[in-house]
Amino acid sequence: MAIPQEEDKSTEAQLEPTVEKRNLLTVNDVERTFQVGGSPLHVLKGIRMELKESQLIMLRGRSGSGKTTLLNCLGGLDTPSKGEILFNGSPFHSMSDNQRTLVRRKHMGFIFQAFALMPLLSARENVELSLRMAGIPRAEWKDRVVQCLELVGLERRMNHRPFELSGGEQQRVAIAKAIAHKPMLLLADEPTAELDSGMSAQIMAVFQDIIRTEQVSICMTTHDPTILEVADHVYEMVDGKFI
Ligand SMILES: Nc1ncnc2c1ncn2[C@@H]1O[C@H](COP(=O)(O)OP(=O)(O)OP(=O)(O)O)[C@@H](O)[C@H]1O
Repeated sequence: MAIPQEEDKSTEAQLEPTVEKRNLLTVNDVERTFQVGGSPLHVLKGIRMELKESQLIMLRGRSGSGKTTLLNCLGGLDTPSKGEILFNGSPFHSMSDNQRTLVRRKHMGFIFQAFALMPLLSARENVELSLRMAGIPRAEWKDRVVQCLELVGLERRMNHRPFELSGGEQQRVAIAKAIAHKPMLLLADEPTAELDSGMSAQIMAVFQDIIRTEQVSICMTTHDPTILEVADHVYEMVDGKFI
């Protein structure tokens, strides 16, 4: 008679397929210095970080610590004074402005104040605009707009303009707009600022959902300690450095 064996958990774990995730962003020793009134202001002081596919990372730090400056460099809206940023394996930091703009339009999505919703356009038209900007053929717009607004739970608000939506709903339209062209990377500057804790939780749930369904990676800044637990990694920033 066979003697019952205790289940070998270690062997079972070894059989689980471990798929190594690729680095989407690699940041090496990035510095950013501004000239202010003739003297240098060192805002980023040697940043090293990485973001893998389908990961959510957060940059947390006090006001003025350099979070937005770093996010601007990651999105190619600004360039580092020193160091390198590799995006999808290519040297993003040394590309020409035109090359960077092309990469940004095709592969990145932004939830920044400066890329906010157009006030006179409906939710549907706002999302359509980003497909137009990314050069997606018009024939594909309708389905993709519906799909993105469904993803953020706003299919019943498609024809509302921003002022006819709540703050949380507007932020969800901004997410739909930012992911419409299927970017690899979504950069979000304080996406839950101005929202109450319930709405912030909803936005984070949408982020987790799109990471799963759209295979996007997200890097966001936050001041909010209540949402940190959903991050794969939190980088704490103090005075231009990670601690
Ligand atoms: N273009 C610029 N020229 C000069 N100084 C700048 C420039 N951009 C940012 N700074 C300075 O860099 C520092 C960091 O600013 P940054 O906006 O990155 O901080 P932050 O951590 O995002 O702050 P907040 O949480 O308030 O948005 C600030 O002292 C700011 O004044």
